[in-house]
Amino acid sequence: SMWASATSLRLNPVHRTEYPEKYVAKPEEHFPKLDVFICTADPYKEPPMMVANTVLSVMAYGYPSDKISVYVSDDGGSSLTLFALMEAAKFSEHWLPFCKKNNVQDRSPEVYFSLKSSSWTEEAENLKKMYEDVKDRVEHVVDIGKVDQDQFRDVFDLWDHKFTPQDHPSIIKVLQNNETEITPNLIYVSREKIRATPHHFKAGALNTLLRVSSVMTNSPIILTLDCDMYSNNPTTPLHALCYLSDPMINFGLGFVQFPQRFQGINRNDVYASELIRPFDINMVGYDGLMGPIHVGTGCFFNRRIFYGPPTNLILPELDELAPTRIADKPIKAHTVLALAHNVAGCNYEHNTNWGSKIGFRYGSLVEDYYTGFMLHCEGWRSMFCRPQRAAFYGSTPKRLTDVVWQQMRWSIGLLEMGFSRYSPFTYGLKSLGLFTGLGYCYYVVWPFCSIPLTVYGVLPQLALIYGIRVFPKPSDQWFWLYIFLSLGAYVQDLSDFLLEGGTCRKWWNDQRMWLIRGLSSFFFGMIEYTLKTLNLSTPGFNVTSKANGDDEQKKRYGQEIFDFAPSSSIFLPMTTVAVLNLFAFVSGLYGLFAWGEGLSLELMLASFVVVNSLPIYEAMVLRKDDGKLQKGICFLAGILTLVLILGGYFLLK
Ligand SMILES: O=c1ccn([C@@H]2O[C@H](COP(=O)(O)OP(=O)(O)O[C@H]3O[C@H](CO)[C@@H](O)[C@H](O)[C@H]3O)[C@@H](O)[C@H]2O)c(=O)[nH]1
Ligand SMILES: [Mn+2]
Repeated sequence: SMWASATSLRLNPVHRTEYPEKYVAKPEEHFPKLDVFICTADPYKEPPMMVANTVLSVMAYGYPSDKISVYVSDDGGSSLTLFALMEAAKFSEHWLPFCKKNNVQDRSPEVYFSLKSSSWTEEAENLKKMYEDVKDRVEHVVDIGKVDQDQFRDVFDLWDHKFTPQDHPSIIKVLQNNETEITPNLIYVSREKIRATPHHFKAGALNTLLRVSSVMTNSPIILTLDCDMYSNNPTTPLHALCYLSDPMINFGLGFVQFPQRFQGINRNDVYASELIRPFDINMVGYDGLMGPIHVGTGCFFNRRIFYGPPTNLILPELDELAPTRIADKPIKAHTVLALAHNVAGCNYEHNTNWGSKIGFRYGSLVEDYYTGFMLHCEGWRSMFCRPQRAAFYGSTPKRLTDVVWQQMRWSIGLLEMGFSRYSPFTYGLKSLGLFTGLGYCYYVVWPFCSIPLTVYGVLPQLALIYGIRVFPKPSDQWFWLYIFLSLGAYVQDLSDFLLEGGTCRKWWNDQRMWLIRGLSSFFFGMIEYTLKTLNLSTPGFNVTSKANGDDEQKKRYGQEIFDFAPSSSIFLPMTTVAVLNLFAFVSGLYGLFAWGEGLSLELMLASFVVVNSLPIYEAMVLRKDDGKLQKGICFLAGILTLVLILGGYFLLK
């Protein structure tokens, strides 16, 4: 079924080009208003200065400033993040005119000022100084963990001793607004939280922003971004609008998705973080069906998409939230702010359609994939857009632990989706037809890979140790079929990879990460999901850290040394499999030379795993740095291997 669904993605690849120059020729008053949603959730995993840079990079879009409103949702309810945004608002008054006057392309100040330029103009030099001061102030506040209340008494009064990220009233602050001068609006939103009330993580945050922005600006176009995804291309909105406002294609067109690209990946991408398969290769395939899947960030939506199928508008419970209403009151007006606070309340959604028929959908930890799927099922289409200069750059996890945790969350989310009432296998195939339906099954099948991977990582090896054959012998004709199928699959995978501009080393790392994921993320994802269905656990949205680690850690990443810190039992299965395979490999070699047993598929498989596991052995015995595998894990893996070998004895002998 993996093959069937992968194949439907190969049927009709589509490559597009758009002509933003033509769009610019239109008079500015015809440009639609744009609301940008940026989500953040934790000031320590998502440094406020990073959020500020993302905010500044979109405020500085090459688009009429008075038409842009940037809403930042802070699920961390952090005064540090608010402080950083206040600083960003002040700095934007200098930064935006500078970018537009000099046609700067890198509109994230951090990126721009880290360019090594020998010829800064005096103006740039001053601005750089100003930026560094902003950065110092923000980082100082983050270091000491609080904002000096005396300096801004009225703003930070709310953060008293009762305030925690899980328990606090809704906070909405207009930090910059375009009624006095021509600047984008900047609004800080932290929805109300009460520990006992479910808040649905990012999907809940986005629905809050949908309502708050409805009350304030209600722009017809919405851009959603994760806080680490800064703009790298000031013309991006125009590229998206080429589709969203083209009357020839825009009926039923719900969103325009840009690929996720990442900054600062090491040379051979050891953790396979580029993810070009999901974010690029497959997208081109989906584009030939109903359109690309939604990947959570870098996506321009038609606001109407959140309110029912293209032909059947579902009105929300309040008239003020209707997607077609013109919001013409000043955003700082008392009535507007009061209503905005109200719709950001944590009980507001009670007995409404939010999360089920309206807005982002609840029920899966991959709310992006799930919501995109439900919207496609309603009959909306989407488009994939890849301008020559990448539209956005984000950050990827820099430690194996973070990579593996992130994908474990994804696999739990995919399982939640696969077993829900709206599973792509049943509901999806019915409402989307065969090919798109299968396309959506593709990812849902991912977590199940852990089953064959575990079996193939253990059984043939045990058989090898006890001299039993599970695969056909070389003299058998089936032997060559096995070889042909596995080599064939690998060659096809490699060629896909190389065609998208990958290298052989990257591909090798990528296939190794498949094995690692299968034995960690997918493995524990299945377990967590099972526990969840049995009501024994409630997996949450564990935010991936985007903070730069210490120097040692950065060095390891640069040198492509696997980083297993902080050690956790998530590494146990793969370490066990590595040890067992080494065992089997040695005993197989012994059999080969001492007994002349001949080459077998079992031995070839074990050697393949051993070659893939070299970094694990190294981390177990040779390394001394903090990123090595902890003794406890190695010890447990040893014990488990023994148990498996003993178990194998009873099973196979
Ligand atoms: O309760 C929460 C949890 C997370 N977030 C935000 O969600 C975003 C994504 O979180 P991250 O930890 O970066 O997750 P990733 O796994 O890196 O993100 C991918 O996968 C997610 C779904 O699992 C999608 O939401 C993302 O868009 C997609 O990039 C971040 O901006 C967070 O601040 C919230 O706003 N509230
Ligand atoms: Mn992320």
